Amino acid sequence: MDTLQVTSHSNLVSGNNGTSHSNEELRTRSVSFSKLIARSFRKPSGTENEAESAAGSTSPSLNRKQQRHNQNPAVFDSENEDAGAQVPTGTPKETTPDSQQSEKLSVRLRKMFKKPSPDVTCEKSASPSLNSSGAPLPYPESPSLEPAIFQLGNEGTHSGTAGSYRGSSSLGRGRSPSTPIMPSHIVPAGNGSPRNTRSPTAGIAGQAVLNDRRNTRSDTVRSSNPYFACQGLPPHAFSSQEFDPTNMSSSTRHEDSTILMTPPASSSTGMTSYFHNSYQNASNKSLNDINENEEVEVFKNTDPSDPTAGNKPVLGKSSIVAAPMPSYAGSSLSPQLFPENPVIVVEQNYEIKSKFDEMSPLPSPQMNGDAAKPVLRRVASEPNALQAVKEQTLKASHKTANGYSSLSNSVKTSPIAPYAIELEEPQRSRRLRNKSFSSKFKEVIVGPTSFEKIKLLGQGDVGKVYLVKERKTNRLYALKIFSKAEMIKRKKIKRILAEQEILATSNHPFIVTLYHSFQSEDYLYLCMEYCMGGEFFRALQTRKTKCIEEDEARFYSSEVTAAIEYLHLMGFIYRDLKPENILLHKSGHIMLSDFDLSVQAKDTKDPVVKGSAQSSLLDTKICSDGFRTNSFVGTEEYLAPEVIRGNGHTAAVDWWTLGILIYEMLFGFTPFKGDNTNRTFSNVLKNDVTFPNNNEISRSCKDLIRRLLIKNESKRLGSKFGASDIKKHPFFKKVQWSLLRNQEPPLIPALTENGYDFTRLTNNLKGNDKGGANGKNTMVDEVTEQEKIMFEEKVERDDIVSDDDPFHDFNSMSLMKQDNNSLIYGDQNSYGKVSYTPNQNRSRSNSHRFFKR
Ligand SMILES: Nc1ncnc2c1ncn2[C@@H]1O[C@H](COP(=O)(O)OP(=O)(O)OP(=O)(O)O)[C@@H](O)[C@H]1O
Repeated sequence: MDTLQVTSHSNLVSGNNGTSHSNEELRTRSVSFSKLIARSFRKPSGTENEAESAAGSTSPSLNRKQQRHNQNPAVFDSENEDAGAQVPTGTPKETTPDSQQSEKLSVRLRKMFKKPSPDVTCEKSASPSLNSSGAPLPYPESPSLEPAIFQLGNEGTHSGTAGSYRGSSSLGRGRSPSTPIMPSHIVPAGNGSPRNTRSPTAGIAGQAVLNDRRNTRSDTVRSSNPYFACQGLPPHAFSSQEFDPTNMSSSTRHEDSTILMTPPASSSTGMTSYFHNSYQNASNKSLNDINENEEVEVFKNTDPSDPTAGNKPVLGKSSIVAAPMPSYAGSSLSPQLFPENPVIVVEQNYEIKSKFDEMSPLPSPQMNGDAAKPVLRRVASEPNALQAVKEQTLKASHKTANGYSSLSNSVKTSPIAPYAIELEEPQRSRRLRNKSFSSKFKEVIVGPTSFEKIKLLGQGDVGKVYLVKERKTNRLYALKIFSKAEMIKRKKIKRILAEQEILATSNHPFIVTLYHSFQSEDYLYLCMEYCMGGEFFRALQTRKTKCIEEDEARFYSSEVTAAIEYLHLMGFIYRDLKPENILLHKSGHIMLSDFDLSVQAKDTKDPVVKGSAQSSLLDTKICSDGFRTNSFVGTEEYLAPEVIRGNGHTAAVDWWTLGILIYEMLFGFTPFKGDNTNRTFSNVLKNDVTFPNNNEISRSCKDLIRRLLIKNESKRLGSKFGASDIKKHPFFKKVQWSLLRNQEPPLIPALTENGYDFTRLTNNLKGNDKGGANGKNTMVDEVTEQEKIMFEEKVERDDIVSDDDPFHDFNSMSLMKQDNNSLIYGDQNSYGKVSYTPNQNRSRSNSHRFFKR
């Protein structure tokens, strides 16, 4: 996620939530990469070679690069072309990957209901890592950990270039090396989508305007890194134990790291200069034209001890619905969220219990051999109980027809809470009905004109996010708008579909809620909960030291862990954890956002509860077991070694990034930051994490960081059971995972100063203030035509969008249950700067006290 550098346009928009720190502090920021790592850097394999030949090129990375830089706007096909180049021969080519993915998901979900139960030992609740008394499980020492991680004393030296951070004037950011440069693919209007025939300011041209604005600030981009495409890593970068340099192709093996500055001889002059220039800006958006198709390998689970391998007997005959996140219990979550929530169903020989019983402890299963072992599984949305009620309701209405009883009576006497009942089937398009999240959403009830722009909150790689108010309700939302032409041009269609899928599927207190999504002729819209506190990164920056105390870091990292656990449970790998992508809710709790780099594991498995009734834990690692993907995605300083190596990565990357995040929260900089991208990657691969000695960080905290930053992903904390491994680490000993939402957040965001409020501005102008004091007229002039179009176009419903439209899989839909938790626009409110006040209810001594709501 980006920070918005306040530029010459700052008179038009305030910064990202307008935090009160200096702009200079924010100048350099991180970059997310997303690319297929150059094949030449992967260990050669049969499939890869095949893929290369499928690409019809002896120098596939260069050709792909050329393709990417080819300004050919014949965009609809190019994405599939690329897919063809990447999918190894023998692997079924994905002709409609997005629909296929959602179809797969629904197939998976359908399967889950029928699926035989895995071999699980069961406890009485789905609570993952708490023992029966609610206390965390003891933390087992792993004998397989690298010896280095136990060397707690070696903290005086801060190796590599990281030391320069301590010496520098600020401990603050230095993530992106330089001012980003314009993506080379921005082309004049009219070259984009064939649909984009209207205003020249819409679509690509409009985006060019956006990107111009971004020129003076650092970017979050998903980029193909030409550094990898043509050069590779220095030999010393591969000195770590897992990398075998002999497997590098000759074209990418270099004797000397200086060669890294030199593009390969095979490059054409043009490409040479391109790569060379790009190298100068290796981590910013000159690298932006990416290939969105992921190369995915699904490996057979070879672990014979894996209870989920092979066929499993069908066990329970009914289901018990349990909350996937024990943290829901007693949380401040609105009850409306629960019914829609994907739930874990414990299949066993119980009677059906409704989801409303989920707060009460589940009865102890009769442990009776295999038959007594329940299985946890995910269901998309509609709990069985709701189905049962519908049937009941239906029967009741039949009876009414025969004069036996009334519908309302049947509802009253229903054992299920009445608000769970949908008496009428909501309108849903055929496309929406096919989605896994279909029961959460209905036909869209809003459109672009339903919203009034208040201000620009920020803009990322491809999207612009506005604070808007819904005209009808005055409720505030964050409306993320993407130009279709831009998405097509830059082959981001899959990304936006993935983002919609994840947002729509998720229902978690620490993941931003999607209320509506819709499309118009030229734009795609995601209407999300407005996180008034803005980016957590901003909050960090407002601190003098740019860092927070250990206890506060524990708070944030526990919430992040819970959110990642949930994503993994759903089969998603987040892949872009960093402070910019963590937003702060008005309550001060975190909200994970920006899922366009996330990926869903293919053939995801059901989570499993392991252990005994006394010490159970939820194995979420199993959900994406065997899934590896080798896109080059993430943010430079947060990239895990396996991502840099390009040999494929798993959900373990999220635990690596958690380690970096905790480190950054505590010290104000990341542990492997180098002077340039090359050096950073080298540090990631080679260096052990070291800690500045001027910091009072506990041993358990350092131990946690070290374990999360184990370079060998199979030894990294989280590699055994996923989040449960992390949750039971001593660092989190005091955390009550089931009550996270009731913790007092360390920082409470507040809107303090006036920013630019377009609503007020427009009203003023309507009130004969056109000449406008304070240069307001100038500001209005800068409200671009593009923005007008964004808020004027008509919504295109699913059924209107033809099957061959590249966005036909993007659903126009509205959340069934609007929780009404969103802030309400108030004329007197300020929508400008945010300040973060330390929470008075929380201190070092009481930070783990919980408050009642
Ligand atoms: N729900 C929200 N509430 C408040 N602000 C938000 C919200 N969503 C996004 N923003 C702001 O908008 C900015 C851009 O959003 P986001 O990063 O999701 O866009 P993006 O195009 O996906 O960016 P990226 O390049 O990081 O992918 C964020 O930095 C954040 O400040």
